[in-house]
Amino acid sequence: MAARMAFSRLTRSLCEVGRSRSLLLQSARWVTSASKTLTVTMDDKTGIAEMSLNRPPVNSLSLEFMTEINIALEKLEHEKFCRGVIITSAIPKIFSAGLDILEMYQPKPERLSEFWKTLQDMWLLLFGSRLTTIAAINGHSPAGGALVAMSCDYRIMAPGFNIGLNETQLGIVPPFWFIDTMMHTIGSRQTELCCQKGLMLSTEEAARIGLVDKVVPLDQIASEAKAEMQSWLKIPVAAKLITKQTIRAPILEKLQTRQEADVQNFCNFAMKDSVQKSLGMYLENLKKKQKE
Ligand SMILES: CCCCCCCC/C=C\C/C=C/C(=O)SCCNC(=O)CCNC(=O)[C@H](O)C(C)(C)COP(=O)(O)OP(=O)(O)OC[C@H]1O[C@@H](n2cnc3c(N)ncnc32)[C@H](O)[C@@H]1OP(=O)(O)O
Repeated sequence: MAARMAFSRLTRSLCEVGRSRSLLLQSARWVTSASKTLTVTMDDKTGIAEMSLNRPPVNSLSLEFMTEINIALEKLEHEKFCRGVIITSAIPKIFSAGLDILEMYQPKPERLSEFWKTLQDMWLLLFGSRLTTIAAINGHSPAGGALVAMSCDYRIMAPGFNIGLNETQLGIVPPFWFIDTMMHTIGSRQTELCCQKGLMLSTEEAARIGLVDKVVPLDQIASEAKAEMQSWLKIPVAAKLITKQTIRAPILEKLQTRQEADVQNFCNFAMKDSVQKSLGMYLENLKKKQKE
């Protein structure tokens, strides 16, 4: 059933991509999508795309921002010349501050479920992508930001920043598929330590436990990501993809088979008075911190 739905979505998107590509293709390097908050470029010669997040002040993931990301990811997924995508940030010192907390604080119920569904879709697209995906983490990357990075095939991070699933620090619970993604990356013991305590790790700490694959100076992160991508693209594509799918399919299926229930659980949980209170206090502290 899930596979049938994915196939029909794929054929629909292929038609759309075919149309938009003929309009957008101008030169070897072309912009597949450009808005104020998201720029996606594709190099036809190498098949490498770059997706640059640019939603000031902190690239927090709102409903609209994630919708834009999802459309771009789907386009790249079905663009036959595209072989890999590097995800990075255009905002100095911040990769992504994770979910937009304002979406969860005193929300309208309908928007809240739409928000969560869109987040699920983003993860399913990224974690399940046929493309080689590399996160060039050029800034802090808490919670949802870490999820984006962990969903990629490879992570390169610059020193001086933090990454981790810090949800418990906000009085909220990391969703099971956030935890699954982290377990897939660093194993269950390290995940338990990191998630229970809501640890935000330095780049070096993250590299030590395998949450990050390579540490490179900030000014080399873009070139290093491209070089790393080139090495991934040398591997026979079908062998690499089937291997990725074999490893990731059970993790993806776990959410695919309970998407609706997960939306419902999240909405019930987020609407609890105690959770709203925690989120309110956390937001207040973020603002206070700014004044200090
Ligand atoms: C029964 C089980 C059911 C399961 C239910 C599951 C529920 C689980 C739900 C959700 C999972 C949650 C995932 C998340 O991603 S939550 C978000 C976590 N993110 C954070 O905690 C990051 C918070 N931000 C920071 O730490 C810092 O802002 C920073 C390090 C990213 C950047 O620091 P700095 O450059 O100093 O900027 P400021 O702190 O000054 O921030 C600027 C500005 O931006 C606002 N802001 C920051 N982060 C967020 C955010 N995530 N969402 C919304 N707004 C954010 C901040 O408040 C400032 O605003 P301003 O004062 O108006 O300028």
